[in-house]
Amino acid sequence: MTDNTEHLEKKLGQAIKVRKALETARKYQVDVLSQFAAKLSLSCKGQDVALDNQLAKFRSALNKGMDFEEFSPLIDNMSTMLKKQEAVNSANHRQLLQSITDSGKQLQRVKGLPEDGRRMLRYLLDHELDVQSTNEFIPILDKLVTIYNKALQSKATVLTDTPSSGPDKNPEVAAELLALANELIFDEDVANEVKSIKNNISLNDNVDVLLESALGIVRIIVKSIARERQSAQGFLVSLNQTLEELHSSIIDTTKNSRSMSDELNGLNKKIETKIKSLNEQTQKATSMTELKALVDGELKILSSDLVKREKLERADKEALFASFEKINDRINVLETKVTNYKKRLSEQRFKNLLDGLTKLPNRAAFDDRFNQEFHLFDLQKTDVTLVVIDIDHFKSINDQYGHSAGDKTLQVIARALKKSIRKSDFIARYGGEEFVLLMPGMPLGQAKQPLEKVRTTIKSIPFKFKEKQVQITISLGATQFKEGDTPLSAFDRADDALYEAKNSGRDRICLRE
Ligand SMILES: Nc1nc2c(ncn2[C@@H]2O[C@H](COP(=O)(O)OP(=O)(O)OP(=O)(O)O)[C@@H](O)[C@H]2O)c(=O)[nH]1
Repeated sequence: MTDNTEHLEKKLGQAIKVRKALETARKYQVDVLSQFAAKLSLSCKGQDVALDNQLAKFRSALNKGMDFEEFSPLIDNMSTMLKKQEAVNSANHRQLLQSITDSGKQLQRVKGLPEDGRRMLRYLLDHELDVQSTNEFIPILDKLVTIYNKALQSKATVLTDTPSSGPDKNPEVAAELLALANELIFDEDVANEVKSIKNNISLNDNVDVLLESALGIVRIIVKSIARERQSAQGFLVSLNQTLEELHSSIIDTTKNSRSMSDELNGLNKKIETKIKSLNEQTQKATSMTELKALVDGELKILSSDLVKREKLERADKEALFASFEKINDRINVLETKVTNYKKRLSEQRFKNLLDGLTKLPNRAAFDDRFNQEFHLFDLQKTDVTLVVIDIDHFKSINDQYGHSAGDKTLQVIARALKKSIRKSDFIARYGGEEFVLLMPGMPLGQAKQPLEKVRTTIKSIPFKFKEKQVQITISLGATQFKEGDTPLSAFDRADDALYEAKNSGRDRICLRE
């Protein structure tokens, strides 16, 4: 072999090596491309059948090693389809967004959704729906499903907790009905009936039970009104009787007096005539003996008439006196009846201003006094501190130990509150487990100390329920009347302070300037 041949062989060998390397590289590239196409077609799979078919063809062409020239129509076809798919995707995206928003809003309207679920839902609807791709909807849908679950669970708990009460429950109406029943003052003889109705309301907020309870209360009210009306009618009848008796006494007296005065007039006339005739006869008398006999006889008759007249006058006076006494007695009876009735009426009014359970002034009485104090403040600008007081976690007392225990607690706390304030302060039961205190002449800056005393007094009451020692605390929110206030704005400020006391841990006083 010549050098030249050797050289050519070497070159050929090198060329073959390069070609092999190129073929290997190309094969590798085709493999990568077909794997990519396979992955792409798998990820697009299911979106559109025609596109799926095209992608399958493309994959098998790549596997077979089809000429690149032949891929071109396949790729064009797929591009058009992908473009169409893009439009379909974006329409789907819009529709998905709309249906998530709609179902979220619908969920918001569902009653009894737990507070954390409600908050999560509000945030989701307000801030999380601005997504660009369909995939981003997945965590949102996941959240929405969680909130739906929470809502369903809470509904299911309510239903299984009280299986006998049925699904139509209305705790708000129950609370309002109870508060109204607590505002009313009933007579002693219906106290037990009222107590059992209140118990029913607090144990059961089923609409049917509430309706029956409301009817029960209305029946009792109607009965009391009828009784009150009857007693008013009775009073009027007896008043009328006494007036009639009085009237007939006066008529008797007048008649009697008139007949007596007729008799007296007759007698007076007789006496007058006698005196006149005596006068005439004395003129005519001719002798002393005749005159004496005449005067003697006439004087006897005259003196007996005079005695008769005196008797008659005395009898007249006595009869008149007796009659006046009778009339006086009747007037006294009348006066006593009217005074008693007035007393009853004012007791009734007083009762209307008193809370039946705690015997503290009620909300109506507070409103009166509050407006009065406000009016005085407007005129005199004196310091008046207003405090709203609320028993902490009172619901749990009712829930754990029963409504009667709750009632007793309210009575004990009301008494303790009344004892721990000044005589000049005014405390009322505002409703439920809420009390209001007015402290005239007390600047807010100096109110903290006496209010602390009120708070610790209540905290140290040794309550015991079902053999268990229980500590009960109160929260207080206080403010002072200030220039430009209305009763409402002052009250709202005290209420805000109470809210702050509750939110910052309860068993405390918050002041609001
Ligand atoms: N026993 C009884 N309970 C009453 C009366 N008036 C209102 N209530 C109950 O008082 C409870 C008040 O509960 P909430 O308003 O939830 O307040 P709370 O449990 O005291 O909790 P916080 O105020 O947040 O500390 C409700 O359960 C009412 O039914 C009443 O005259 N007697």
